Amino acid sequence: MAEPRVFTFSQVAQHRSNKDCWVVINGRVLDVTRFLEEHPGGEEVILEVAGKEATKQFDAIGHSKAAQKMVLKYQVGVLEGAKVEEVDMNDDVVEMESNSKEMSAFVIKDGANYNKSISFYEFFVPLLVAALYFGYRCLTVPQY
Ligand code: HEM
Repeated sequence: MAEPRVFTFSQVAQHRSNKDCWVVINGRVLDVTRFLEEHPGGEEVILEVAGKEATKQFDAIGHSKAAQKMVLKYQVGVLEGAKVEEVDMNDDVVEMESNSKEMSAFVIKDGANYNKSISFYEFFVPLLVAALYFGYRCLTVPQY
């Protein structure tokens, strides 16, 4: 396998616009220019770390495994002095597919919880209104 290209921090720092955007994640230098528009978290967050080290910010979000594998797609080289593991891209493609299934299952599950909390309120709110109304009536109806 060919040696990856090695970049210094100052070389990376020259690519920090939305027309030419590089970031460093885990020692990998990534050209994410064409990914900016597609990024589910929006382009602004990536532009804030454009031309810089972005590992901390990337990890802080708790990106999915699929997102971590996606990083490899945009790699143009490695940062000078960084230790970077070699990864087999063929494995990654398979895992990325299975992860997207995981993600859609999560969305459906989340939707079911949302519906459950809606029906909880639909049941108790009218009950509470009725109880308040009867309470009010009992207190305000004149007692003969
Ligand atoms: C090449 C680098 C990056 C890739 C491939 C990537 C990929 C993704 C993907 C696939 C998602 C959807 C959720 C998930 O699968 O985890 C996502 C969400 C997000 N990303 Fe990134 N991302 C990158 C860099 C960054 C950086 C550097 C930041 C912050 C500075 C960031 C902030 C976010 C945020 C805020 C979200 C939304 C999370 C949410 O809605 O819960 N991403 N990213």
